[in-house]
Amino acid sequence: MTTLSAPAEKSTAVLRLGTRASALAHTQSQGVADAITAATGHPVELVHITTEGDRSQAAIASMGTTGVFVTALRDALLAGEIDLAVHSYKDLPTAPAPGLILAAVPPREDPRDALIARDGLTLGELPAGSKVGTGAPRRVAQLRALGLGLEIVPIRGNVDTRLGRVAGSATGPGDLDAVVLARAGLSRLGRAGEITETLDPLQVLPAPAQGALAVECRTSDARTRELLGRLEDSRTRACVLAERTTLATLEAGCSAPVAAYAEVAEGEDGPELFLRASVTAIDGSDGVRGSSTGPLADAAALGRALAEELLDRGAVELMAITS
Ligand SMILES: NCc1[nH]cc(CCC(=O)O)c1CC(=O)O
Repeated sequence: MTTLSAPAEKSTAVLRLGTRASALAHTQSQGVADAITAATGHPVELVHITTEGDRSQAAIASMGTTGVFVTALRDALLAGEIDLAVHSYKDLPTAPAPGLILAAVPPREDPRDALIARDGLTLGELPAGSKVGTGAPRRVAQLRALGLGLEIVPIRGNVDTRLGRVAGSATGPGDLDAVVLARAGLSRLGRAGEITETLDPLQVLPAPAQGALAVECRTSDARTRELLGRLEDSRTRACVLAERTTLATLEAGCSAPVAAYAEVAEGEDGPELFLRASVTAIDGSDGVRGSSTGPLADAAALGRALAEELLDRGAVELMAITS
């Protein structure tokens, strides 16, 4: 653990925000730190938490890409070493963490996926046989299901590394025709200008909670909870609750080919949630997709009902297809 900036003075008013050192985690954390200071006047100190996953690829392979990072931040919270942590919401397990609470869900970024292709190409313009890099089973399945004859290449690594794999990029070997990444991560890193097409949710539906952040603190820390509450965006919270309840009801994790995306639309009696979800076989041979609409206050029930509909239509069998 390294302290990046010393607190201005020994004051209880300084909030300690634990973050991973990766560029995306650091940028997201700094954005939340700035928002807290703007909304409350409290200074925020970033504390780097180094995890087994930052040191060794073997740890990532054995524990999953994100679980290892989330666990280290949560341990530091429970140990009182930090006061809050910022997570990419979509990387959180659906099970709640005892002793911790999601004190704020700030306004969401654009949740859609994005294509970064050579020569400015869009998905439809990529010739059959083009190599498209992505690691997420949800993206693999949906890209195959489009029937464009693309060759999906599994890739990993941080956003910079992935962008470097595209032919014609300034860095890296450039062995792929394109990669697919979350638009939100690219925007936060100032790389949205490299996007050649933002993928329409009708073609590729985003991951549950993509583009949203989760700000977590100890349940017992009433003062921090109150301060963080000022970052809350209730519409984002409702959308994400609907999406994540779909995922949890399907008993699927972040590595399942499950997509869910809720939007707020103006209905006749005020704002309404419009929720869409899909489960796609990893080989792209089949899938189920559905949608439903309801009041924001019923977000969880809406997610549960849509998942149950997809289960009735064969979601379990689709998720069991492994190659
Ligand atoms: N699993 C990695 C991850 N976690 C959050 C983001 C992007 C930012 C977000 O969705 O909030 C990414 C990269 C990606 O999927 O392209």
